Amino acid sequence: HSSNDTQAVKLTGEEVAKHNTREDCWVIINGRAYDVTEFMPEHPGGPKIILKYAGKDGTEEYAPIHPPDTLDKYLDKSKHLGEVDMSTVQQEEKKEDPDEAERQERIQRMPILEQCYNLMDFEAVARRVMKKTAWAYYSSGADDEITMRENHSAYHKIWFRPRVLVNVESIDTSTTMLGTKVSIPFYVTATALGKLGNPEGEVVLTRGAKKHNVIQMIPTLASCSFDEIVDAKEGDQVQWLQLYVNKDRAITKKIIEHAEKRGCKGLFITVDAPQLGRREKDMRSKFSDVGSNVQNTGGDNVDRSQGAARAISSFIDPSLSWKDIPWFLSVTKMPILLKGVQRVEDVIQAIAAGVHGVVLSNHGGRQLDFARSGIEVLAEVMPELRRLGLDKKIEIYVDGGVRRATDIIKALCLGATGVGIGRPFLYAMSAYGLPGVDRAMQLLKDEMEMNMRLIGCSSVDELGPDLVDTRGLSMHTTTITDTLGLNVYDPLVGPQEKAR
Ligand SMILES: Cc1cc2c(cc1C)[n+](S(=O)(=O)[O-])c1c(=O)[nH]c(=O)nc-1n2C[C@H](O)[C@H](O)[C@H](O)COP(=O)(O)O
Repeated sequence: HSSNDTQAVKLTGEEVAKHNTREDCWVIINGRAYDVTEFMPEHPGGPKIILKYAGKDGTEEYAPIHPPDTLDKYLDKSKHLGEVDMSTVQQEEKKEDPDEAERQERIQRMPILEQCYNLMDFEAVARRVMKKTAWAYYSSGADDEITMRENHSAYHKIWFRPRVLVNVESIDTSTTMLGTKVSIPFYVTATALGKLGNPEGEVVLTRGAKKHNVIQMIPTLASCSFDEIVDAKEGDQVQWLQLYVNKDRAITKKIIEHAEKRGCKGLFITVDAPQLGRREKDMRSKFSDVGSNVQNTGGDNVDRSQGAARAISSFIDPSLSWKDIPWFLSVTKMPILLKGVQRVEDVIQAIAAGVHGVVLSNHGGRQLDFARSGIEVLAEVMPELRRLGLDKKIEIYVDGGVRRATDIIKALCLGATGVGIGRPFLYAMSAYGLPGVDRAMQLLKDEMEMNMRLIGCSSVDELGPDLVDTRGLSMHTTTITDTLGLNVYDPLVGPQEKAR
């Protein structure tokens, strides 16, 4: 017998192409064919996107949205039809994307990495060089994006009361988060679909976090599989898990137990997204045919252009409530924190429920518009916790709009243990890959050392409320124009106008 007799005969493209209807649907993903006929109605992204690739190769659109092990995990083995001889598959002729040529042009002209001096520089470059759909997904906020802008401008309402003639020769920016010593008080927060911006996805952030000894929070909705991200960590590098709770608690339990087994040192339950917010830039982008059954109640003809986020989040359990917390505490030894708490009453309830911490956050302005910024909520929370003698009971984090080390310092002065940073690292990764993430983190470290020196503190435990003036914080209008931010804000570009 020659060796190839034992080799299963590969399917041909023409064979697969015969199965291209709703009643009989095969799709090619990563060189293998799958019968998705029965699965189609349950697809969170709706049947339309699958039908678009019925009988064809759907790999390119599939890869950024689905972790590689998705089909192995969720599609019955009997539907795995085996390898396809890709030389016999007729590749879709690429619809000429008029912007693509211009985008490639902009990539040729983009600034060299060393010309990025702050985190906003990465955003400005990313906006020009990223694919429209990726930029739309990362940059969008909910509704009018007021909260998304407020997150950053809130920091402009806090002023320093620096002290002088303090010996600041040596500066130590390190701190401890959930028992892990980190070199600077920020972590890489969970942001979904990392492969939209960079073909390698979240593992690029893993490598950057390792280099700078900061913690990475792994998103439930990562493009990379959970194990790929954990396998990418080195040595005693620490990672946390961000969890969207599934209506099917058995799936959630498996995810939590697996994360604990793989060494995750914190479980962050996202509590501000019982339904994903309405992100109109994301909805306008190409994902329009990746509909979702989250919002529509009607049949197939309802407008399902809810963007990528909604398409991949229909599993999230909107019935999650305080009564579920004891169950989480019973299934894991990992510290449990609630991510997306937005008022002091809920922080007090979180302490009573026995969790280990909260992240004061509005999901980067992607959920409830007109939610207050994390930093403003922090200024409400800490005095009240001190009054009740509860301020040492849990660790308090904030995220949203952190773009400068002075933002980090302000948050620590007000009592945060650390801050989460999202978009800046996505933009750095999308525009410049790992070198971009590396530079972004190094810039923050340099800024942190300089600003600690200038406010007269040599270590983070000296940062206290006496160093800041927050009287303007609750005023929601500010005359200080956020020029950097405004320059990258992405207004609606009508079909006849050309994006600048
Ligand atoms: C930018 C971004 C943020 C997302 C995010 C995706 C992107 C592109 N996604 S989302 O698809 O559902 O909206 C998540 C997510 O998976 N889970 C989560 O807990 N937070 C998610 N967040 C919120 C994130 O964890 C921080 O709260 C937020 O990014 C902090 O604001 P900055 O981006 O301004 O730093």
